[in-house]
Amino acid sequence: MSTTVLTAASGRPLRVPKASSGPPIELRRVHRWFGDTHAVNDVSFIVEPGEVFGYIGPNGAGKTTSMRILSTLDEPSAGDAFVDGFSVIDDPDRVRSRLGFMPDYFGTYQNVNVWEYLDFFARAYGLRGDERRRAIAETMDFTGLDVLARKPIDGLSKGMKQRLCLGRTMIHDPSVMVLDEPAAGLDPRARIELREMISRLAEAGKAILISSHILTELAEICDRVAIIEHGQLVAVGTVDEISRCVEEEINVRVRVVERESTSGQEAAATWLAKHEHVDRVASTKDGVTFTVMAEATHRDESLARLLAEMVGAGIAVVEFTSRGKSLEDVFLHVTKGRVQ
Ligand SMILES: Nc1ncnc2c1ncn2[C@@H]1O[C@H](COP(=O)(O)OP(=O)(O)OP(=O)(O)O)[C@@H](O)[C@H]1O
Repeated sequence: MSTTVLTAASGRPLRVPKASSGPPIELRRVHRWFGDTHAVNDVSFIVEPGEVFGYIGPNGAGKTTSMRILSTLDEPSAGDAFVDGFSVIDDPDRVRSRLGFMPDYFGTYQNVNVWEYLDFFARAYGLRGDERRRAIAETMDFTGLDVLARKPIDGLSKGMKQRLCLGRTMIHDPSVMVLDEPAAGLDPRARIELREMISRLAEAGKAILISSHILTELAEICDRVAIIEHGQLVAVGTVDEISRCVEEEINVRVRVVERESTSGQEAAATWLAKHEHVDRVASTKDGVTFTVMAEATHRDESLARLLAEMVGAGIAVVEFTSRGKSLEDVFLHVTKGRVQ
């Protein structure tokens, strides 16, 4: 367990996560059936302390169901999940005290302000007296909500509501945080701020499981990702490791200097058509277009080598543009876009 001290936006130290007796998060061969729907099919993974673990999948893949099981809101049909070594089936109370769950929907209450909302959840988690007041103050400080303490939550912006929801999730200082689509609907600035808060929580040693459709956002904050489809994990690893398994087809367009005597473009197209790694060469009014096959993680090196070869062959390249795979493309490639 990390002993890093969680610091608030103001730099003030927050409380240190409690000692654990097992990995913060473990799903062990979890299954969940809803009638004929096998919503979660034999899912296993471990998240270490201080790790941000991204959970990626198309709609209906089984993300929320597995997160709900881990958070003791649902039970597995088979298998088990553990928080700090405690089983969600045998020890749900211990799991709840160690885990914060941020649902994808933020329910609002009328006539409740920020402070009262956090106070309510602090009481629900059994925090009393000074401990409760300190937890609320630290949470408001961490999320930057201290200036809005008396504001009714109905009047908060979407970004501020997400901060409040994150605050409620961390109010009891859990060692595990499960965040279901926390970045959904946020503007770019609010997303960056959320990302920074998640990074700080991970630096403090919390294990964070986070689902999202905003894959590029996850790529930047996640240490590892799991891709789930049709209830089954189809890939687990760092974004780089997953991308490496995917050979990508890069679309390239080049423009060359037209010479008086001969068409530079035609010469380039002829040269490219003979290249072993190049396919689908076409001469268009905007230049020569073609595709190159390359390992997703070595795309830049492959393109640079091809460009150097072209120049070396006497082709006067003035423009070389490419479009390769983003994390979204890798995701679509791995999942093939199937849903259930
Ligand atoms: N209570 C339920 N009763 C019946 N079917 C359910 C129930 N909850 C989930 N399902 C089904 O289980 C499958 C997985 O749903 P789940 O909500 O876990 O997917 P998800 O990956 O979180 O999707 P999304 O990104 O759309 O939230 C879907 O086919 C869904 O319809």
